Order: sequence, then structure tokens, then C-alpha cells
Amino acid sequence: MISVERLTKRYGDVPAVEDVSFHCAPGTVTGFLGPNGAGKSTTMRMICGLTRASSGSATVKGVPYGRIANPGRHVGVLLDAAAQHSGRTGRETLALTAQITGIGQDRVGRMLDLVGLAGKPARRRVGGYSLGMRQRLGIAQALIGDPSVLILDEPANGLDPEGIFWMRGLLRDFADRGGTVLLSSHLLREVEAVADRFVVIAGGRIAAQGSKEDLLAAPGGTLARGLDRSALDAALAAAGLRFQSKPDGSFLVDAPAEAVGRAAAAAGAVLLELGQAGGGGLEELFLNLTTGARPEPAREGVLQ
Ligand SMILES: Nc1ncnc2c1ncn2[C@@H]1O[C@H](COP(=O)(O)OP(=O)(O)OP(=O)(O)O)[C@@H](O)[C@H]1O
Repeated sequence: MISVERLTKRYGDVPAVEDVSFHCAPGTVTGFLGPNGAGKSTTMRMICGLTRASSGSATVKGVPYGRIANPGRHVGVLLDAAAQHSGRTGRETLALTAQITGIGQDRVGRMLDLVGLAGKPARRRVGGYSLGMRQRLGIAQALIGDPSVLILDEPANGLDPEGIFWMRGLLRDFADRGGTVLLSSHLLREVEAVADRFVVIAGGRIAAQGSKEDLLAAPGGTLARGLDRSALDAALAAAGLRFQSKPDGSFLVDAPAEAVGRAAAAAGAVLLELGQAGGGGLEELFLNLTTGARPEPAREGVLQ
């Protein structure tokens, strides 16, 4: 469990994070989303005790991170894959982490296997690693202590499509076995594919949070487009349906798709498109929430 309560960070007069609260439960992957400079990394750093909060608090498994004895056994953290020591090999890096964490060295080989760095890559110096390889090594470091919580800042950065697919499976499996995952990413489709909950932050404030189902649920209504705009307009009106026309020539109808289809059929209006409105997924949600003005404080599960 990760609990963040009214976390705030100011750099001088500039607020980087303001009044941010959310919870990540065991068995779930929480996608932490926001545009550049939104405050994701600062929030994650505060959770991990690397940046001191101006106010508010964060706990992991009920205690502040800094008070967890041997945190690597409980919380796997990957905040900056580029920060690894470039002179050590991948295997040496993991061996050192295992030693510090008090983990048997046998787990080093298992983790290298798991992240796809076994063999020759493990013997190479990290300085010669690609960003994707560093991310894999960072994930191995995060997992080596067999933690129940993972905090990962942009772990998919630099991974190729196969790597992203692999990581998605790894995180899903981790959560399905009862683990807690907090994951920030710019790769919206990847987050959409793996996360159960989203926390969206913009301008340092929570713009929305809730379950995937709640946040991505269509606002209701049916989107319809006809071959002849005025014919469909007349058909919808004749059926007594409430609707509004959109600038692109389609109609947003306050009725199920079947009713719209029947209205069009009854009037002989040819339909080119008929579907649920608002199916733009996470990308549309993200853009709606984060484009433009600084949002006001949000309520749980409610979009601003
Ligand atoms: N050490 C610092 N000193 C001053 N301002 C900072 C510092 N660290 C972060 N900031 C500012 O705080 C705000 C939030 O930054 P943060 O790195 O947390 O955003 P982010 O959501 O992680 O962005 P990105 O997606 O680009 O990594 C930004 O305006 C940033 O410039």
C-alpha cells in the first residue's frame, strides 16, 4: 500500500506539487500520468524520501519510506535508470545491490535472466548500455529484494516494443500476485493496457483519479454520421430523439445505438458511422484533463 496525503512541494515560491493525495492498493497497478513538469517525479521522490516535502505526508506499507528497515526488501524503486554507475558491469551492479540488501547472490543470475540481460550483456559495463538495457537493469535492481511494492518512474523509456510488452506482463503479474505498483509513464497506451487505476496530475495538482472503468467510461450517448447530414437530422428529429450536431457533420445522440439505427432505418437515412461516443481512451482523457488551464482540486473519480 502506498498512501499519499496532501503532499506539497514548493521550490521557493514555485509550487511543483500541491495538495496531492492518492492511495495505491495491493493487487493493483496505478498509472501516474501528467505532462512534462506536472510533478510526477517530484511526487515519487517525496514518496521515496529523496525530496523533502514542504507539507503533507507519504507512507509505504504504513510507514514513511525513510523509516523502513532495509527498504529494498519491501519497496523496489526505479526513478532514474540513467543514474547507474557506468564503470560497473550489469552483473556487478546487481551483485552489489544484492549484497547491500542482504539477498543471496543466487538471485543475481535469476534477475538477469528475468530482465533479459543474462550472458554477454551482464558482463558489459553499464556505460556501454543503451537506455533500454539500463531500464532492464534498473527493473532487476528494483526486484532483487523480492519487494511487495514497486515505484517506477518512466520505466518504459527507451524500451523497444518487445521490451514494453515484456514489462507490461511483468508488472501485471507482479500486481496479480498481490503486489502494489505505482508507475509513471508518457506512453499512454501502455499505461492503459496495464493499469487498473489512474492518477492524472497537471500543474502539480491532481486533475483526476479513479479506476480505469470510471475514468474511461464513455460520457454516454451515441455518435452517428450519415451519408446525407440533413436526412439523418430529419430522421433523428422524426423519431423524437434528443441530439446535437457536431461541426464535423456527425451527431451526438442521447439514446442507445439501436434507437439511432432504427430511427435512421425508418427514415431510409444511410448511416456511415454508429458507435458509442467518447471512445477516445486514455489519450483523449489525458488531453482533456491536462491541456490548458491549471486545474482546480479534483474529487475522487470525477473529471475536472
Ligand atoms: N530541484 C528543483 N528545483 C526547482 N524546481 C524544480 C526542481 N525539481 C523539479 N522542479 C520543478 O517542479 C516541477 C515538477 O517537476 P517534475 O520533474 O516533478 O515533473 P514531471 O511530471 O516528473 O515531469 P517530466 O514528465 O518532464 O519528467 C517542474 O516545474 C520542475 O521545473
